Amino acid sequence: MAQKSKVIEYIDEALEKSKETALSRLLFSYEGITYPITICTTETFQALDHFEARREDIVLASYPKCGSNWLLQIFSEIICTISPQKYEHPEFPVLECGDPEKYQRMKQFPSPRILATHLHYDKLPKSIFTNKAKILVMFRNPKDTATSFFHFHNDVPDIPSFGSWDDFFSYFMKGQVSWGSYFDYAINWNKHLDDKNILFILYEDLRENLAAGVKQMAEFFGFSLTGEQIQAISDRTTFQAMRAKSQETHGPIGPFLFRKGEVGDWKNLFSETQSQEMDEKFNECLAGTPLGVKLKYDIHCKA
Ligand SMILES: Nc1ncnc2c1ncn2[C@@H]1O[C@H](COP(=O)(O)OS(=O)(=O)O)[C@@H](OP(=O)(O)O)[C@H]1O
Repeated sequence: MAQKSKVIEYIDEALEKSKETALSRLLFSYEGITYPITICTTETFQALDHFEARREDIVLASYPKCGSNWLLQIFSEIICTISPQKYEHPEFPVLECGDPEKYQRMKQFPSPRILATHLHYDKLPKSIFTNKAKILVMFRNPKDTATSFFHFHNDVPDIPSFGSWDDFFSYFMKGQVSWGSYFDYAINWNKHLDDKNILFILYEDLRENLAAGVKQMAEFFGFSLTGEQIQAISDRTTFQAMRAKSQETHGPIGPFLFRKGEVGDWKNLFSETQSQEMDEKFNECLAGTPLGVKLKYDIHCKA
């Protein structure tokens, strides 16, 4: 094989360095996980250690791009249905984002509070477990998750880009993206699949039968809904319904956040080699585990 010239070596090195710099403008590390500098701070993480969860809290956990905003809307609708008041998120709904004083303010909020989080299992505030709050965890197949993640960084004008899809793919595989590695996240939660206070659901299942998912999730948190109510909530939380209102609910970022909502969009981005690389990583980390089986990786991810 021909040797790389010094000039090419130099350019390669410079390009690598510029990527590192771009990365350090996007992410910072806290206790071994990378987070976006735009919405997370060390001070807030430190304050989060003292957050007092309540048994009635509704904890909605998901890795980024697995449908967190979808769950938030479904639960806002559920609460509006069972109580006369409209549910407004009184703070930025992601638990670990915002200013450090938010946890003090949250003490005043009535139950049930909806807490969305992208934190890995072992980074959640301890009071969630000691006070026995219930946790819903939503997973999405990693290929569509990476695809959605890439588009978000690439398409939204004010969100910094990680570079090309190939660049993003390699950062994703190394876990150098916001909230760290998808695979570490999944391995961590996988150990708790059978915990009594945790319900696992799949984006793909919800996509297939939203009403069944709404019923299952509501029941898990102890909310009793009629068939009609379940249908009305499902109608208001389809992808089409949420995308149509996205500018109103999320401002200019809305249409990017509610982009396509499809299963299998990864096929428009992944090369065969990337697809195989992710299959290998998936097998290495999750094949044969309860979550690996549940994720239906074979059904949704093989071309
Ligand atoms: N109602 C509904 N039905 C189906 N899919 C939906 C729905 N709402 C959100 N989505 C899709 O979820 C993806 C965004 O995930 P998150 O909300 O977790 O994003 S974020 O991490 O909070 O930024 C993003 O996926 P992609 O469209 O593939 O990019 C959204 O479109």
